[in-house]
Amino acid sequence: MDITTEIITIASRKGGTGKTTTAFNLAFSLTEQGREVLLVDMDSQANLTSTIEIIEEVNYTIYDVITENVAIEQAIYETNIKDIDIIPASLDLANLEIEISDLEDRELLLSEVINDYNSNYDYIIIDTAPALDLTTINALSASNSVIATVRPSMYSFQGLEQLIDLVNLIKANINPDLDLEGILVTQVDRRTRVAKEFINDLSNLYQDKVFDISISQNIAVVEATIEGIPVYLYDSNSIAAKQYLELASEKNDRDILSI
Ligand SMILES: Nc1ncnc2c1ncn2[C@@H]1O[C@H](COP(=O)(O)OP(=O)(O)OP(=O)(O)O)[C@@H](O)[C@H]1O
Repeated sequence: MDITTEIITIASRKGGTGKTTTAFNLAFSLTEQGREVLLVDMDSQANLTSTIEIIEEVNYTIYDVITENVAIEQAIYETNIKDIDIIPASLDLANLEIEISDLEDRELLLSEVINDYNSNYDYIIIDTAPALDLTTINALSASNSVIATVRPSMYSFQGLEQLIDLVNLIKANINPDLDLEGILVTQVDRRTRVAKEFINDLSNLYQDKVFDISISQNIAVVEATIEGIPVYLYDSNSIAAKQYLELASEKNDRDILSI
């Protein structure tokens, strides 16, 4: 793997926390900074795959790459968004757990493929399922960094803690390069007390791991997703469009600080 490629997994134990939305919109924001991005859909729900328009015929998915030895290059497709390519998901990913019973091979599948891949991308962003299952373990084992997404709810802390425990376990045993890059709060309704208290509590617990920027609950996101485009291309003046651009800037600032 080219060491200039950063591999980011977007993860959360809970469903509907904005993983797919963040993978897509962060990818777009990074292309706005002149970067090239490969999205990898590791979620068997395949929401990212069905949201973004793939402009070539799809013959292979990430499932074929990790289980059938299909070359990764054969599963990379251009999308209608400039400088974003994708490796699509397949519903078969849901069977991964059953099909690979050999424990020793479990975490190695995607990381082996990615390690051997001579990437020209600046970023590979992996969208994962709302579970700490084999697909997520694969993604984390192959990544440099994790962005955890959460929604403001008192039930979010437990899932976040479980994800962080898994990240630490994988860092200690499988992939020393892995770091929790940041926690991103999404779908924030700023009128509510619960949102303010949640962000406060989260910041007290995880301090600078929490991104300064959080993403507001914004109808433009929903409408953009229906159109299959990043929120910035749907409405560049929307609050979420600006916040996702800001997320990429904050990520850059953090990367510079950690060098
Ligand atoms: N900032 C936002 N404002 C309004 N709606 C949003 C926002 N972010 C995400 N959504 C909507 O919330 C729903 C869940 O978002 P998304 O699919 O990104 O979450 P997810 O974590 O990937 O879900 P899953 O856990 O099922 O994979 C989608 O309908 C999406 O359009």
